[in-house]
Amino acid sequence: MIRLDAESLRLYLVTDRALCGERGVAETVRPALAGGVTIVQLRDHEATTRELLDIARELRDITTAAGVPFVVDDRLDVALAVGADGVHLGQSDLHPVDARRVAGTQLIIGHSVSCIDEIEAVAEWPDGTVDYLGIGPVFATPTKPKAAAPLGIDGVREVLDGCELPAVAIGGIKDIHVAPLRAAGAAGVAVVSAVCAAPDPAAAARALLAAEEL
Ligand SMILES: Cc1ncc(COP(=O)(O)OP(=O)(O)O)c(N)n1
Ligand SMILES: Cc1ncsc1CCOP(=O)(O)O
Ligand SMILES: [Mg+2]
Repeated sequence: MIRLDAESLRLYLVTDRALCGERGVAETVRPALAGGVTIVQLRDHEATTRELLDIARELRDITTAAGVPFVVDDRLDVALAVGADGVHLGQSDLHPVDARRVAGTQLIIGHSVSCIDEIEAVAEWPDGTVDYLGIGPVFATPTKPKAAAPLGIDGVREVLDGCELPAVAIGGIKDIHVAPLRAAGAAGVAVVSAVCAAPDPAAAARALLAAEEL
């Protein structure tokens, strides 16, 4: 099982089967990893559980070969079944405290926050419940139309002020947002369409990493 380290959150790829198109999820993730993606999440709200297990096993093998952590969105059962490195849990998913109880200390647990109240709640939980935060949406995005109100970059700075957990910013993120978001306190950025819908996922990943320096 791969643990999270300081570099793992720099460029977080969240998959979307529809946006990957005919290329497919695995053949999007493979070049994205070659381009420098540092962590991969399988997110598919349309798949049946059996379909999810199949693609999760494929991505687990691809990410293990690349030496980067593999996380499953929402589904602790699927994450444990396939030997994923982590699970990402939102505000209406299995509670992270319960997930930690079931999963033990080794599994990476990520949690979504979109406001100060939600980040303050995390601080009340036992130490080690959550390994990282996903903060957003930064901008409104068609990839998740029913998301909370967009924070903007200033909102990300305010919510992360004083937060000791590493956080990735998510929602409508393009190259030009990477450096300002890191300056606002994010350890990295999480993207769906910027890589999944790109004609060349490797080039898209390289451009997002290069944008850290802009
Ligand atoms: C890295 C990361 N951050 C936030 C989310 C959003 O999770 P959630 O709030 O559970 O919403 P869904 O993705 O399930 O629609 C995420 N998946 N990854
Ligand atoms: C899963 C998720 N959570 C908040 S916004 C979002 C979708 C981000 O997608 P994109 O990078 O295409 O805007
Ligand atoms: Mg969720």
